[in-house]
Amino acid sequence: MFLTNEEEKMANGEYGETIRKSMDILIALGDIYGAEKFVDIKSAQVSGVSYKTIGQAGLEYLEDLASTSEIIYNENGTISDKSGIATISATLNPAGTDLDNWEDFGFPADFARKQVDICNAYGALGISTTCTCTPYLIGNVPRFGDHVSWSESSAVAYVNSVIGARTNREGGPGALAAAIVGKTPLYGFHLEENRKANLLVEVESELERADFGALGYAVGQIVKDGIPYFKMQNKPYEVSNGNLKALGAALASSGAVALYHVEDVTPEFANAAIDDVENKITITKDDIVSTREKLSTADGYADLVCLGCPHASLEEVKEVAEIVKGKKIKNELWVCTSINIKEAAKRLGYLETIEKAGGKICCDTCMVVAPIEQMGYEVIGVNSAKAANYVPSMCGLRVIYNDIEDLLDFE
Ligand SMILES: C[C@@](O)(CCOP(=O)(O)O)CC(=O)O
Ligand code: SF4
Repeated sequence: MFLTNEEEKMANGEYGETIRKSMDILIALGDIYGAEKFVDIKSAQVSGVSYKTIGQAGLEYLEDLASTSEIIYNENGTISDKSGIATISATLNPAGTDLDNWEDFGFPADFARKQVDICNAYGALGISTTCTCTPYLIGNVPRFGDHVSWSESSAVAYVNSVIGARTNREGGPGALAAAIVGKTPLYGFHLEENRKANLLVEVESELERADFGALGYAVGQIVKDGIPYFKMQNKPYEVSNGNLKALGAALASSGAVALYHVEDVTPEFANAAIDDVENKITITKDDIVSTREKLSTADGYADLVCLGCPHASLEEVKEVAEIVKGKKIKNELWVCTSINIKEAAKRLGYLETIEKAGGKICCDTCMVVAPIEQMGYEVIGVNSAKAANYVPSMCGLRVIYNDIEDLLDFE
């Protein structure tokens, strides 16, 4: 890989150990994937936050990395990019607990303390501890064409496909290293020629709500790490950002999709070279119905209904509030989102409505990365195909996949 003089200095340790170690990771990635050089990035999203997924070894790695960073100020008072601290817009994926209210939710205390240590180490490295997988809803919003380094597969799919920024499917350490040095190796989805479709998907029926996740799950299994191009029956204005969030998350969990196009909806569909694509599949109403059924591993009553995978938008929190308004929910209900969306929901009265009905808004974490398997739950109700895919494998619990009102039981 070609390195500029400045990058050589970074790699040789002239700007400290944190930058040197980060450059080591990035140069190794660049060499593996055949990158010729680095590109400057505008934003990073760093996964690998829950104590459940990174454990003690992860915590020690982060504390070690943070111990050698040192804030250096530029003459104008801003933090120097030679500090070993992220100076670009950089946000953190969900943690394993609600950071403020972990006791109220019954998260184990030892786990919660380790979780705080992990978040503090990330904070010391300049990563904003907002702990969400939908950072694009709370201010980490790159622009079309920006180079970024994002981990979290659902956020990668969203930022590439819906926003039109450019990232590979990074892992947590790669995205963290990129955040610290402000650069990433230039290859893969950063290059225009690698963003064209290679599978045409004709969707034969109109979709609503949890159908979008089912579509993503079914197509992800077929397309794997390819780039699907969807022709939908729904009118473009009927496809919401929430629908795209669910579609991309599911595509990225049953497959390894980083980018998809939806005709007349996503910003790069016209450059996807669909006329050159030879592979074509059709998804029928029956395919959607059977995929929805397949995603459930239990039926009947869910003792915990967990919404917000990926983390809920304000519109989705409002939808939940409207469904439960004036009722009493029998199940336990968590709506998972960021602290930012929870605060807005509080101002607008949605939090009070949900709490009066017996539900909770759970910040910073989710049904997959929280240790829910240690908390006495057995059957989890979800409206996310990604969550339905991961809860059985990552938590060992059974799931019911359905629309919100069909998951909830009322008194
Ligand atoms: C399942 C997932 O959404 C969250 C868990 O990952 P992590 O703990 O942030 O590495 C990761 C992903 O899909 O990229
Ligand atoms: S499993 Fe879902 S809610 Fe949890 S971090 Fe991943 S996308 Fe977000």
